[in-house]
Amino acid sequence: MGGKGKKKGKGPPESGWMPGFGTKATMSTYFQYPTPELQEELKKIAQAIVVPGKGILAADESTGTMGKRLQDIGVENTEENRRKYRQLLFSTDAALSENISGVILFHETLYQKADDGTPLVSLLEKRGIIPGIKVDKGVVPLFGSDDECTTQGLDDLAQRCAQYKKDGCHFAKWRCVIKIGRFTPSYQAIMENANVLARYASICQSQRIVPIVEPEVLPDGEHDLDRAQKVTEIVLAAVYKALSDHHVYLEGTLLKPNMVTAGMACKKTYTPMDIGRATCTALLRTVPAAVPGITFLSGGQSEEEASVNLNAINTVDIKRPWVLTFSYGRALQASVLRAWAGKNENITAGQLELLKRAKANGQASLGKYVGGSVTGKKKK
Ligand SMILES: O=P(O)(O)OC[C@H]1O[C@](O)(COP(=O)(O)O)[C@@H](O)[C@@H]1O
Repeated sequence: MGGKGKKKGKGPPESGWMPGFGTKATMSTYFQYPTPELQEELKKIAQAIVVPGKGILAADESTGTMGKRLQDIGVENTEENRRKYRQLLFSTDAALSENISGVILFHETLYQKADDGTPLVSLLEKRGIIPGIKVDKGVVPLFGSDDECTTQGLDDLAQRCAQYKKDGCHFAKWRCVIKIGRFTPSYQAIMENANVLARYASICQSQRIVPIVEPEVLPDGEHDLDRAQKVTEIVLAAVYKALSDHHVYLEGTLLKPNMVTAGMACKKTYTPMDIGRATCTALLRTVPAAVPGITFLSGGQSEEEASVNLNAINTVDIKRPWVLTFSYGRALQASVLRAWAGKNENITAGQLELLKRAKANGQASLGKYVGGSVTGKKKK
């Protein structure tokens, strides 16, 4: 563990200091690692999230994104309807915690209460599920670029994290978006997004919160699997260089990447095993083994595709030094929303769908999912 035996206080420690570094002639490599206690706390949280057979429910849709989900089922996007929906999710039978270790919340949800006055976050705690929080403030354009973007929200992040920790959140999430096009991603977008993710991660750790680092390479476009793999590798390599530059303690982080899939408009077809191989190869080339777990986003895949692909990722014959599991939004909630449709009498039906998808993905994270087995519909 880094930092043990180093002297506290300002200036370089006497032992473990490499003469010649930190002089005017060379860049400084001096850094005080987090205290052993903080390292231990962060590592324990990260490991508890990626415990075998479990993953994350991403219920952190911002108000706008939630609006789209509710519109699809004919429900108005009001604070009360969002509260009712999240109450449905978090009051699911305690068996949910057999496959869900953590839930990512949106700020609003953290301070909402169930019908009986119980804070929604307490419903998770009672089930042994770790609450987490989305801390980015959304994607904004990179002026002058070919429609590329960065993610904002750093300014008051330390204060917000300190408050969120007090309010029961032990991990956070920040999403950056990278686009594949003829001229993209650009060096500017890759470096900017890598750096903002690293700064975010460093701030979270300073406040005893495990950062989930999410550089999402979008699946929009006609590109094939090879191009998606190469871009993912380049982006992840930049992210881990930036995390190293910011001295982020990797054992106390998690990665939330895209799976490597061809663009949605690509004419070639690929099997789940092709996706599994491309994904594991890209990760193995770029993600240090010190990272305890990788929790994939579902990125517009159907629920069944996301389970089958995760299963393939966990069965291909490629070395996997990390736990590979899920942090799905749409791929855990699409059936729930349809079954609920905003009606009180459908709450249980919605919750049963959540249990089914959580189970399927829990099995997939162990490489034990049989396609179609939770719904009774076999995949073609
Ligand atoms: O509302 P936002 O901030 O665009 O969030 C988009 C969603 O993307 C995710 O990062 C991944 O979701 P999907 O699994 O549906 O792709 C979620 O955590 C989040 O809710």
